[in-house]
Amino acid sequence: MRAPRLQEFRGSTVVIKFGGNAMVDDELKRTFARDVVELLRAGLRPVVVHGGGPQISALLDRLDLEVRFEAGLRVTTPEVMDVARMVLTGRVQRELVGLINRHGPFAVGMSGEDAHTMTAVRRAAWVDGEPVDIGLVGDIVDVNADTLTALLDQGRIPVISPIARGTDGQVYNINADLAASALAVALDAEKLVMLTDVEGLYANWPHSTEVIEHLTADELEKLLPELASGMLPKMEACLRAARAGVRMAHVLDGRVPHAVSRRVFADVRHGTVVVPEREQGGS
Ligand SMILES: Nc1ncnc2c1ncn2[C@@H]1O[C@H](COP(=O)(O)OP(=O)(O)O)[C@@H](O)[C@H]1O
Ligand SMILES: CC(=O)N[C@@H](CCC(=O)OP(=O)(O)O)C(=O)O
Repeated sequence: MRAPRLQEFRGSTVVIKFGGNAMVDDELKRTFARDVVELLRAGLRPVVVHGGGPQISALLDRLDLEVRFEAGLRVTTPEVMDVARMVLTGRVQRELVGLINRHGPFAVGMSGEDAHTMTAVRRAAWVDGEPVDIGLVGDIVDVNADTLTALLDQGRIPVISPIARGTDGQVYNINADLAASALAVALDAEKLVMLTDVEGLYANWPHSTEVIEHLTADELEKLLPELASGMLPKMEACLRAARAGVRMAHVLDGRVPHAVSRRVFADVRHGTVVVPEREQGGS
């Protein structure tokens, strides 16, 4: 499966965001772990950023704490922050590290807080033109990539939870798509790959499931105000990456086994790809 594009991507950094909704069953998680190790063995430098939104919501429900999103971002009170940090770094990250490390001593789990890898400021949000308080939600303003680069140089696979330390000393909850995008930019990644639970960005969702296969940053920017919650941070993340020079940002269906290796190695076209400009498209 991997032969056609192997040479082209050897040495390239690929940031893969594994969404909580794509972690639907144990077999898919195991396949994902195998795929990431295959990328490493093929000479790429994979970095995993994981989500865990549904897993956080499930624990909040059990604890009788409110689950609320505004503009695709979780309203994060201090209690919710504790739960999110616990689920992301204590459960989801540990599980992925364990699955990858069945194949060898590759994965190193980190939170964005570690070694000041990601620094955030409080994120403002607006709904229908009105400001809304979404609490301890951050936006990444600085990435210290040194620790990640050192791990990549050692042949490790960083597995990063979307939590960051704020410039004000608070701990912030970061949407995992936006965290992945910031890391892809800072690491000068060749690709940003988002694995989710739909085939890509649908045009005119929920009325149709026709996938938009290809978008330039300009085209996406025009589309952004029309998008609904789940896709909003994801496509904002793709836009930021493309604007900062990441050559391809993909949204792929993580429910399909080997989604990443099919796209990267076998050049099977699926999902949505966002490119900086038209002439750079096509793969
Ligand atoms: N235009 C669209 N195309 C595809 N999915 C959309 C669109 N608008 C909203 N969605 C919703 O976004 C969801 C994916 O986002 P999200 O639930 O945050 O996933 P993840 O956990 O992978 O980040 C889809 O399951 C779908 O319900
Ligand atoms: C601020 C914000 O919304 N943070 C997200 C972080 C996890 C995440 O993004 O997970 P998915 O990729 O699985 O949705 C949350 O609390 O759900």
